[in-house]
Amino acid sequence: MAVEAKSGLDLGAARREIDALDSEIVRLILRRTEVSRRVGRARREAGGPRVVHKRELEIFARYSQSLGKEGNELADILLRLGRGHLGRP
Ligand SMILES: C=C(O[C@@H]1C=C(C(=O)O)C=C[C@H]1O)C(=O)O
Repeated sequence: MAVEAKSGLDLGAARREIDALDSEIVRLILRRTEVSRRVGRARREAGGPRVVHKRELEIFARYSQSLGKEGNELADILLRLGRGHLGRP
């Protein structure tokens, strides 16, 4: 309450906004994972490779340009989700 009173921050409203954003982020991650797996499956069935390194480097660059080191880590997690069980060693 002290922080809210001093700063004028509506903590409840801010947390509701964060919760809504998290839901949206998770929804988008699930959607990305589904599309990534679809592409990977189609490529494997056509006899192609499971992973395309050049394309993955572009993804790493995109996330790290916006988010720095953590962006790189986030890109790594997204790419691993897209690989599914095939991404595990
Ligand atoms: C989805 C693809 O397949 C794989 C998954 C990628 C991704 O999740 O962004 C990127 C490159 C590939 O290793 C693709 O080639 O675009």
